[in-house]
Amino acid sequence: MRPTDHLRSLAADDWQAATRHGFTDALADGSLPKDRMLTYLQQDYLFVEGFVRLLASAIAHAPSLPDAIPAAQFLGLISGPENTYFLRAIDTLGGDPDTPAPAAPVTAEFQALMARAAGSGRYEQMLAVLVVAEWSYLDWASPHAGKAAGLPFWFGEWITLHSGAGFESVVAYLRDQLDTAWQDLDDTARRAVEDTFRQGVALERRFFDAALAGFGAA
Ligand SMILES: Cc1ncc(CO)c(N)n1
Repeated sequence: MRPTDHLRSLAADDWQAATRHGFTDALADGSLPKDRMLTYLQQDYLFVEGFVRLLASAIAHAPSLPDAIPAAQFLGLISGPENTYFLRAIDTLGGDPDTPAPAAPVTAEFQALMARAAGSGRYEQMLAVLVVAEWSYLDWASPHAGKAAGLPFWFGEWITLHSGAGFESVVAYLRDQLDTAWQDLDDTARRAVEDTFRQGVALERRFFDAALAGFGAA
């Protein structure tokens, strides 16, 4: 079994809950209330700030230039089309993209997990969080890809950004990096990757739980 399949199997319950979630189902059928989408995107924009720093750290720790290039290209996508999606969608849904929301508890926990991984100096720790984040998003979004064109852009583009051949190749690359790094890890480092991976999947689930509930907002 590939190491990344092993890792996902350790978190199977949370994985299933995070990738077949009422929040993403409602988003994909267009029934998610706009204020819920706005609050989600405001929290997720805080997530993305930490994610960009984490991805930059992984680029810095990749073993070679060929190992780094796909991540660097993905960083360009997040800093470009994904960033402008956030700005347009938050603005259209009635928020102010220039005023960051206060982080909800689950968002703060995610930021802390990403900051720990980014600061660990351990490539496999960075990859563990990156693989969870991108693979779980590919998994929830792919079954909905055919509906994206018929949805308002704040729903449809969010699905399109996380499905299709380009995004599949990002996930394939990240998984391959982690599968390869795993081979050289001792048991202690492998257990640490398992731990981080599990924490990441649990946070993905809780992030969607909180988003569906409006992050505790009235
Ligand atoms: C919480 C969360 N996880 C993963 C992704 C995908 O990058 C995202 N945008 N937000």
